[in-house]
Amino acid sequence: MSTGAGGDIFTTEPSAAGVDQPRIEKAVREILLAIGEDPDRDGLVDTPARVARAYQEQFAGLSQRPEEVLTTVFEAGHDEMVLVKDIEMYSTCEHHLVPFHGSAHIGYIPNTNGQITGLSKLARLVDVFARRPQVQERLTTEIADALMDYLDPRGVIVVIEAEHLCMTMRGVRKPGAKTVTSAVRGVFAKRDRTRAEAMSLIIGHS
Ligand SMILES: Nc1nc2c(ncn2[C@@H]2O[C@H](COP(=O)(O)OP(=O)(O)OP(=O)(O)O)[C@@H](O)[C@H]2O)c(=O)[nH]1
Ligand SMILES: [Zn+2]
Repeated sequence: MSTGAGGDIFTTEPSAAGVDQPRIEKAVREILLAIGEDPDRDGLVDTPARVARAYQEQFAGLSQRPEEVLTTVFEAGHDEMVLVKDIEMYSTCEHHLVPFHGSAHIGYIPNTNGQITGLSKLARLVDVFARRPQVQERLTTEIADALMDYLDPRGVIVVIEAEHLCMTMRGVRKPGAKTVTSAVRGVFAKRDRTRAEAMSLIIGHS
């Protein structure tokens, strides 16, 4: 079980400073030279700075902690399943630094106090972990563990379906192949029926 802030769920310790943009610019210029391009030609002259700005956004999650987005936690007396599905998700494969993208589905059953969070916070939580160099399996478990830690629910289920550009635009080149990962915690791990109910809601059958 993860321990939350400063605990073991962070494979990369969040950095308060964000990315080092001048360093990225230097590195991108080097890459352009290394592929045989002219980094000073018109179309490329601003590219290192653009990439640095893009990486600031793409890896913003490295300087965010889950508790920063799970700020709105309130008691609503609702202790049945809450499920937000089809949350669009973009992340970066840590092996090739190319995108993988798809959908995240997050369900939880509040604790007996009916402690819930704002629905948008679930989508924000996906972004905190997606905007880091990732593998899909770790992204899935980090979201589930953060919810267990900060919302103290009776259970959590996270399902992510994604297409990895490292498998489509290069390498094995299998466009359309989808990777599905899931993480179940608490009652979703213990009770087949609860897990099956969530899965049927996620895949759209009742
Ligand atoms: N389990 C897992 N594997 C991933 C993920 N993203 C990329 N990979 C895989 O990481 C592996 C890296 O394999 P390597 O043999 O080290 O790298 P490679 O020579 O570029 O491999 P190929 O992609 O097969 O050309 C590949 O099989 C990728 O498909 C992910 O999120 N989870
Ligand atoms: Zn990859």
